[in-house]
Amino acid sequence: MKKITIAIDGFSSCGKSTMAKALAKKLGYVYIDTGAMYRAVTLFALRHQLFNADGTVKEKELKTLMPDIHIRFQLDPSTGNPRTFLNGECVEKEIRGMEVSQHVSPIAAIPFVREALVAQQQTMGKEKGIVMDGRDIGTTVFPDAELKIFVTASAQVRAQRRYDELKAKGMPADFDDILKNVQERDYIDTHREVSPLKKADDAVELDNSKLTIAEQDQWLYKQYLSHLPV
Ligand SMILES: Nc1ncnc2c1ncn2[C@@H]1O[C@H](COP(=O)(O)OP(=O)(O)O)[C@@H](O)[C@H]1O
Ligand SMILES: Nc1ccn([C@@H]2O[C@H](COP(=O)(O)OP(=O)(O)O)[C@@H](O)[C@H]2O)c(=O)n1
Repeated sequence: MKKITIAIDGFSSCGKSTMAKALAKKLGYVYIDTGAMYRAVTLFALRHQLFNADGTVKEKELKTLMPDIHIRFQLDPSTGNPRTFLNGECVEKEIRGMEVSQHVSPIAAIPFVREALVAQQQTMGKEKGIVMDGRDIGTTVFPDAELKIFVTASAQVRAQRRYDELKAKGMPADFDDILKNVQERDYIDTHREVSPLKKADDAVELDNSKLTIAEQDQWLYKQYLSHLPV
């Protein structure tokens, strides 16, 4: 079967990585969570005190340190899911917490950060057989992807999903903080100058507010089958 490129974009916490991961497993494709890469750069910036008190980024310093940031993914043999490594350290848990969520969108709006990460993502996907999720995969990273999905759900539903997830992992979570963060990130992600979050003209839109995970997996698999090249 000819391998294709699958791009899954959309708003924060709507289930992109859940559906992308499941499809990649089913097809034997590589799965790449590009949000984890922006989160890893953010964790690095937090650890190196590269944020000003007003939340803006010390861009000059970050630019100098960018060559020192090495991100890779490695499969966790017990779950089969990828874990994110920053300079050799597994940071999967640290990058999912609220502190990183609250600082990631300004980092992701910086042109030189996007340039570096997009180049790495394009290299990761050059053999096809990849499912990649993020904000700009169908518009910028792989504009020629055979299948593009754009996922939406109401902010309330998304915040509830993220709240339930953090609670289940035993991590601190406050619903109102999460809702505010989801809304703030949506705003910054859709309004930034470089590669703002927007539906690619040829993407298929899915509002999964009322779908179960099993239903959305089925829907996505059908989309895959109907987008295979003849
Ligand atoms: N259709 C769904 N119904 C309920 N919960 C969902 C659904 N899809 C995903 N989730 C849950 O929502 C949370 C956020 O999903 P995730 O895939 O991490 O979103 P994203 O990658 O878009 O940020 C996860 O805990 C996931 O298990
Ligand atoms: N391709 C991407 C992926 C993420 N991002 C940024 O990284 C942040 C975190 O992405 P994520 O996918 O982990 O976010 P969640 O949807 O999991 O909350 C987003 O809010 C964006 O600011 C981006 O700009 N471009």
